[in-house]
Formats: sequence, C-alpha cells, structure tokens
Amino acid sequence: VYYLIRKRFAQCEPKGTHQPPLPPGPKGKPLIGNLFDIPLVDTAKVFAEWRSLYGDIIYLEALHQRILVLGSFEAANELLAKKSTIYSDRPGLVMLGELMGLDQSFPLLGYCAGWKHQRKLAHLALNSDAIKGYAALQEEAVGLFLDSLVDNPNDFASQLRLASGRIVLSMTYGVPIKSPESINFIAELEIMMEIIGRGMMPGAYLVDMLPWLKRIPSWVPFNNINYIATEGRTRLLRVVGLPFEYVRQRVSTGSANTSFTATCLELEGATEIEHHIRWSAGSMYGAGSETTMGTILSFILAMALYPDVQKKIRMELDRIIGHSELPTSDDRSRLPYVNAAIKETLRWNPVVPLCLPHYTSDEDIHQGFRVPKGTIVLPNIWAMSRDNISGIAPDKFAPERFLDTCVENTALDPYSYAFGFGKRICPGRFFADNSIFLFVTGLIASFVISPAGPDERHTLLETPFRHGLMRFPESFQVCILPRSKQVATELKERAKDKSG
Ligand code: HEM
Repeated sequence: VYYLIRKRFAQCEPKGTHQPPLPPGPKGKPLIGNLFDIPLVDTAKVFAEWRSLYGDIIYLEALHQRILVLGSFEAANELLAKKSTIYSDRPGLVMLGELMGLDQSFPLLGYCAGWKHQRKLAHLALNSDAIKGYAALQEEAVGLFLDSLVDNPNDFASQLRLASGRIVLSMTYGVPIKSPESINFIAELEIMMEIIGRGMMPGAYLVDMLPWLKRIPSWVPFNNINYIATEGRTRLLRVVGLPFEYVRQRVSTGSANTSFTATCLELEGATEIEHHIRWSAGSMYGAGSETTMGTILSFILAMALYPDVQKKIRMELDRIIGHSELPTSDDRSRLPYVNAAIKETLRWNPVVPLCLPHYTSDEDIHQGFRVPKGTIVLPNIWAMSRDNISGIAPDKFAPERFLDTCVENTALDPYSYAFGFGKRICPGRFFADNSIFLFVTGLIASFVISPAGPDERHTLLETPFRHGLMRFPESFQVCILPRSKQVATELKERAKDKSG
C-alpha cells in the first residue's frame, strides 16, 4: 500500500532544483501528512485558530493531496479573484463527482468549456435584472410560510425548508408554489443535499484521496464504495431528472409556466445543449435551497437571542413601511437598519464556512511561496467573518457594526466574501439576497420571536449546528407569535389572495 501511494503521488518535488518554499503550515506525519490534524467538526473554526500560528495562508497535505487554506479576505481576493485563471478549477471528487455523477453539474465541473456553458445559462436567469421577474413568486412563497407560522409556529424549520425549496424550484422549473409535486421534489433534494454536504468535506471519503480504491471489486468484504456510489447516483439522477422531465413534458404541450428551464428549452438549438440545460438547472436547484434556509434559520436564532436588535428592525419597518403592508424589494434603499441586519445574518454564521473548494490548474508563486499545480484551495469564509475592525466582538449579533453612524470603522462587508470569489462567485447571490430580504422583513413585521421559555436563552446559546459543507443551526425551539390578532388575520387573507 505504501508503495502504491508513493507511486500515485510521485508528482512530488523534483530533487536537486531550488524552488521557493511552500507556505507555512502544521508539520505532517510521514505518508499521511496532516490527515489527522484536519478536524471533521468545526473545521473552519479550527483553521481560523491556526492563523495565529501560521498566518493567512496555510499549507497542509493529507495523503499527499495539497491543501491551501486562505484565512483572510485579502489573501482570497489576491489569489482567487486577481489570479482567477489559475485558481478557478475544482478538485475532481472521486466519490461525489466521478462515481455518483455530480461532476456533470457546474459547481463541481472543472474550469472548462462545459462549466462556462452552464454558468452562462445560469447567469441569464440570475443576473441582477433578470431576478426582478421572480419577485412575485418569492413573495408568494414567503407569504405562505408566514401564514403557516400562525397555525404551526413550532414547525418553523420544516416550513422554512419547504418555502426555500419552493422558491428555487419555482424559479428553476416553474413548479407552482403550492403544488403537491413541490413537496415530493423537495423531499428528494433534502436527502441528496445531505449526501453532498458530507461528501464535500476534506477527507470524507478515503477513495477521494486514494482513487485506486475504486477498483477494488464490490465483493471484497467491508468495501462499500460501490454501494454508496450506486445509491448516490440513483438519487442524483432522480433529483435532477424528475423536475426536468416535468418541464419538458409541459413545454411540449405548450402548458409550461415561465421558468429558467422552460425558457432555455424554447431557445433555438436547445436540443444540442439539453445536457447543459438539465445540469445547469439541477445545479441552481441544489445550490440555492439549503443555503437560503440555513441563513434564515440563523436569523431566527439571532432574533430570539437578541431582542433589542429585533425591536430596532421592527421599529424601522413600522416607521418606513407602516403596519398594514409587507415591504417589497423596492423599499430596500429606505431601510438601512434592515440592510445592516441582513449583512449581519450573512456574517454571524456564514452558511458555507469553507466556501466550495477551488483548485489550482497551474503553479503559482505568491509572496515568495510556491503554490503547486493541483492544490485544493479552501477560502475560510468563517475566518473572514470574525474580523474585529468595528470594535464589536465577532460572536455578537450586532448590525451596528455595518453602520458608520454607530462605529468609527465599519466591518468588512460580507457581500465581498459570503458568496465566494472570482469567476466562481455564487451566480445566485442577487436572487438569494432578495429571498433573504423578504423572509427577514416578513418575519419581523408580522411576528415576535423569543426564547421558548423564561430560562431558555441559555439553551439557545448551546444550539447544535449542522456540520459539513453547510453549517446552520438545527433542532432549536423558539416562540413565534403574531404581533396581534389583526396581523394574523391579514397574513391569512394575503395568503388566500395569492393562491386565489
Ligand atoms: C444565502 C444564500 C447563498 C449563499 C450564502 C451562497 C454561497 C455560495 C458560495 C460560497 C459559493 C461558492 C463560490 C466559490 O466557489 O467561490 C456558491 C456557489 C454557487 N451557488 Fe450559491 N449561495 C447562496 C444561494 C444560491 C442560490 C439561491 C443559487 C441559485 C438559485 C445558488 C447557486 C450557486 C451555484 C450554481 C454555485 C456554483 C458556481 C460555480 O461553481 O461556478 N446559490 N454559493
């Protein structure tokens, strides 16, 4: 085994040539490198702590796979944005990509023509102008969510999952917000996202680091690689295939609702690019739902923990919008505190704390250090979110850190890091931002959120977080009560009007 591994990774440094040093990092063990230094839980937090030992650019190796962790916005911007031609590839993941088939979707596709094609299609649907066309469906889904909270406030997490899924499903495939299909599609997606979330973490599957393991026949005892891969592949084909077929059938009978997929399928020459349409749509659907849900779960937790902030948001909404209306995106520029609270939500618990892994397609020399070709690059969004520029402690939920009327130096703007970097920056960021705005303002204009009981603040402070590619609070309880009977009635009436 030792021989095979050395051979597989013999791409190591040519001997005798003088090369700039690799960036600093923890000393690894022979053969396995830093494999056991990389924690599977709170990975981004631990990497952030290492900054004090090694600086902003940390180099690791796990079974000879090179890994670079970027711990500051400056480092991420210098490498991923300014040198994007070198740093925009993705590592080939054997389990999720090659064996399950996820490498056809553009978040995992390398920096190649197929990626450019799918990304271009997604940009058509999600650029800052195009997203205005989806405002009505976002408002409808948020309205239904708020209405559901009047009767089932304890069910907020699953209702939020449904609403976030419905928004993306409706934009991507035109599935009506209230249709029964949406519930089935979202349930399938949820399981797939859990598999993807786990599989994207460094070291999750040994076969990613030792690809020859995939050749071991499935009858060999304890080898479950093929079983996991087949199960994942079948699920993925369902998640991407079922909603696509739903639209295709409706396009052929002329009964499709407006959606990204329907618009693409009606383009001239659509059949030649059908593969790209299918995977571009699947990518947006997969990438857009859980990220939005996780962000709003963090916001709900923050509101229960920080009642003063909640009050200030409500006061601004009441003063600028009034009591009987819910704000729309047109009101945004008049709501500085709300905008600061949204930035704070993206910062307080960033939902993708280690971004998606980038990968170097060439060697680079940066500040006298060598970054070899084939290095996985992890921008540590969590570390960037912990800056102390404003003088307000990073763990506190305080929108004031973004208001120059409150602090001398405002905190680093999370829109510059929470959605990633360079050519790979999240194409859904404008769409996501509008969904977040509608959830945040709808919730606070209509409800009071507080801890579930008098001594429950302490329990909330201990809320467990989902770990993996995405990090968000789960299994916590809060009390969500309509501000008044009148507000509850108005929510019900609005929801009825929309579905009528
Ligand atoms: C709060 C919500 C969201 C957050 C925080 C978020 C964050 C991110 C981040 C950090 C990346 C990785 C960027 C990089 O590699 O540098 C990403 C990629 C991506 N996001 Fe989002 N995202 C959100 C919502 C959405 C939505 C709503 C959609 C689509 C409707 C979407 C679609 C995508 C896609 C397709 C990629 C892959 C881009 C590529 O590899 O070229 N995201 N997102």
